[in-house]
Amino acid sequence: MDEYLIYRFPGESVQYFLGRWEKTTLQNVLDQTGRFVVSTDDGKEVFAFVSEVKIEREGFHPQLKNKSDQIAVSQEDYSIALAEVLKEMEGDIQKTVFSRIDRRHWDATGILEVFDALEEAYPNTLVYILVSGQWGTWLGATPETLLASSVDHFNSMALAGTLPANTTEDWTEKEREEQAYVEKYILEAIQEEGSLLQQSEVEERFAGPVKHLCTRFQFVLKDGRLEPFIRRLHPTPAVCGIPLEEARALYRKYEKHQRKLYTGFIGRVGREKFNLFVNLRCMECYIDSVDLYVGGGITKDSVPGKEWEETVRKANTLGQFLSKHER
Ligand SMILES: C=C(O[C@H]1C=CC=C(C(=O)O)[C@@H]1O)C(=O)O
Repeated sequence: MDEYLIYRFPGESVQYFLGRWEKTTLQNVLDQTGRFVVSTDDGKEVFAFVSEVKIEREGFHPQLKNKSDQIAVSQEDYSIALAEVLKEMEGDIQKTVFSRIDRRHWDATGILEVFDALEEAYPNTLVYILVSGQWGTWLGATPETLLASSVDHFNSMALAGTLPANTTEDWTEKEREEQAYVEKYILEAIQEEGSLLQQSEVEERFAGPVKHLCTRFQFVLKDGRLEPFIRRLHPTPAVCGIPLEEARALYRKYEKHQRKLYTGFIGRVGREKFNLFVNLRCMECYIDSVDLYVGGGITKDSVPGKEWEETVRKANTLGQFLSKHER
């Protein structure tokens, strides 16, 4: 089966490739020049796009899988599971990230049109389509930078907390707290593996129908040692929680689906250009349906009904562009 990669980094133009997805290690791709990689949620499985050949848009003929093998929960089941999560958080877990699948029906022949619409609507995101014989077809537009290189330093961001983009409501303690966990975690990683050059104030960052709180970091790494730093950084509490292992065990116990590539890292790594994102606002595509992966930070102050609404809004980041192709 033909495998493909299509992407558009912020400020760049769209690239279309035919090639092959190969299982590899992070260290292996870091030693090469400019490879596009994607990982599973825990970062343990890493796939690089190899033998790539540039193609014209007209040469893109993806073969999609028939049907999803994942469970898309109802609001009722989501709320029951989240109530259990909250009960288990009465111990040591300060934050976890609970996600679900939102399934929509579509006609997959519109896949490139959806990509075009996302590309136009979200200039500051990494927009992509990945097609693999092994793990299927994914489409996403993610706003969260994990690690990017500039001329003489690196950048990262602590992105968390969500409100509707058009609200007049103020940020509450709950959103500020969940973002502060991420900020602290990234800052500690930077201080352990390098030194901080600059840290922004907490700012608002818009991402389609929602907005987030965001702190930006500039830093250098000791001896430029990237592999241990990425391993230390990912997954951040923006997608996993804190403490990490306990928070992950908790979401795995109650989520009814496998996260697969959702919340893994995705982007370009290598000795020259380096631009790695966290794989959010993404969906897995089938012939006549898509699975949108959406989650949110859970703290002791979370209210199941509000968390559900947040996932609905996040799903609409991509979902609003599917309506033309809906069946
Ligand atoms: C886990 C997701 O978002 C993360 C990034 C920004 C805000 C988030 C939040 O408010 O919970 C999440 O931490 C997702 O979009 O599925």
